[in-house]
Amino acid sequence: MEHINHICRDEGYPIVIENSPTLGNHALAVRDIPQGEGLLRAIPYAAEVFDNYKKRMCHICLLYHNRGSFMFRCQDCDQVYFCSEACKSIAMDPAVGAHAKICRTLRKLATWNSDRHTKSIIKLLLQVLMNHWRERQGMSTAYKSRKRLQEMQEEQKQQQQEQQQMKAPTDQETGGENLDVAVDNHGEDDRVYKQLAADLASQLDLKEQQQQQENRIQEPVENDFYDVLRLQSHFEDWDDEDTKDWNKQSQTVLSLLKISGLTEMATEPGGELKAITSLEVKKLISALESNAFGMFDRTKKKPVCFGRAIYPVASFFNHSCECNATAVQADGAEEQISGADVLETLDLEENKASDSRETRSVTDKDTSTQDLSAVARSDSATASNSDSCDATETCTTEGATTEVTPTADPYDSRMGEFRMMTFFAICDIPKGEDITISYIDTEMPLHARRLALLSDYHFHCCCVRCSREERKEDRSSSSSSNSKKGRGGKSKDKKGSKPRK
Ligand SMILES: C[S@@+](CC[C@H](N)C(=O)[O-])C[C@H]1O[C@@H](n2cnc3c(N)ncnc32)[C@H](O)[C@@H]1O
Repeated sequence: MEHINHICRDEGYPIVIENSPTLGNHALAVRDIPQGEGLLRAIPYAAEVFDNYKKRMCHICLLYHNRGSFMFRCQDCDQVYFCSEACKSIAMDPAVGAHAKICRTLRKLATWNSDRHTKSIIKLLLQVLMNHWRERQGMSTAYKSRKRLQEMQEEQKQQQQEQQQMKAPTDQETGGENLDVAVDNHGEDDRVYKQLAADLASQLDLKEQQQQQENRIQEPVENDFYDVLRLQSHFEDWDDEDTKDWNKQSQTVLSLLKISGLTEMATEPGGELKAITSLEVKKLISALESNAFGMFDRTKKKPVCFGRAIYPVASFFNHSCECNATAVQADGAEEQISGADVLETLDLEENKASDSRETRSVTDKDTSTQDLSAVARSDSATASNSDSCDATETCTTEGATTEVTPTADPYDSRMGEFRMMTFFAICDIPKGEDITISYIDTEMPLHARRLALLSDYHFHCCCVRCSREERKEDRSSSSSSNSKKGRGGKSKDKKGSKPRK
């Protein structure tokens, strides 16, 4: 975790990631953190869009088009689309994006007859191994390339403005004895006034920035391939059907990787390159399956899952049913989300939840917790939203696709770029405390929560809340059995308090 913590310390994040024999990888507060403070910002290491949404997501900056399709694309494979010429140029540059390396494999995968889940996981694996290869070549990440390009464009714009200003004729050059001079003099007053106003505005800006700095989280943590290798894989927990399926697919996966020359990996930085085995393919696939987050279009009535992204650092947060943090994925709905916005949303949802608690059921989970925290793990996404979006989105929106001309900016701003995920403290967190998020709908009762965590995340939850509620259940069941005993009844088993696998 050395490099993640290095970034955390350098960027002034209030947390670090540690590894312990009991908790595995987990996030820890390095100082007292007040409620609402930003904890960490992350961007995906790899992201893949489902085939039927491929025209709507920019392959480089992950911008999603909720109204139509992007027109920039790779004409060779027709599998990757871009929001702009800039993003396309990054992907197509052999020294930067190197899309050519996976172009043929993507074309082959597109015609491969397999279910959507399998295909999207393989695409994600391909992207992960491609990024591992790029790291070994010393290539910049898509995020850094995009940022650098933006900076260069800004510099160019500034230079052009400066050149224009230098070219503009001065009063002396134009003579200065005619009417224009008077106008120019007024212009000069105007300029002084504008300069004063700009100075004042920038002073105010500075003050605002200083204020924001207290609550600021800076650049996103960028992960590397070795962080992906640290993700928990539940390969041993696969059922017979999954094992049989992936045993069959792993050879195909290896042959697809071969087309792109991505059949090698190192298990530690600077380590020796080794041929990837089919066992390693299965372990990586399982790690991607259990750790990928869904990417959602939340402009629709019911959020639509259009792909998956892997944010290793975000996957190092453990779960608690009484969590102290939450994560928000930038999806373009909000330009800038603050801790206060998150707390406000939580309050609203809490009120809504208490109004409807009586009627809430397990099946509500996709529209409650996940909407509330605006983040969803793909396990739940695959189980619900992603399947339904296949049917509804393809026939409704895909059919009515509106294309955006290459010259037009498809969005008013570049909101939602890189699907930045930001973690916020939802209560005061003392130094040294574990930082946890919730993987599930915490409105569910104890038994349902434990069942969901066991089936989707393979662990029996013993968080403070589960333990407290379990004790309460134990007390009430023992008091009811005592009273029954008193009346001559038989003692009952504590059935159902601990779900078994
Ligand atoms: C997304 S990972 C979290 C990071 C993980 N601890 C690691 O070592 O990488 C999810 C996995 O962590 C473990 N985990 C998370 N929260 C837990 C908890 N409250 N109790 C026990 N295990 C937990 C489970 O094995 C779960 O499948």
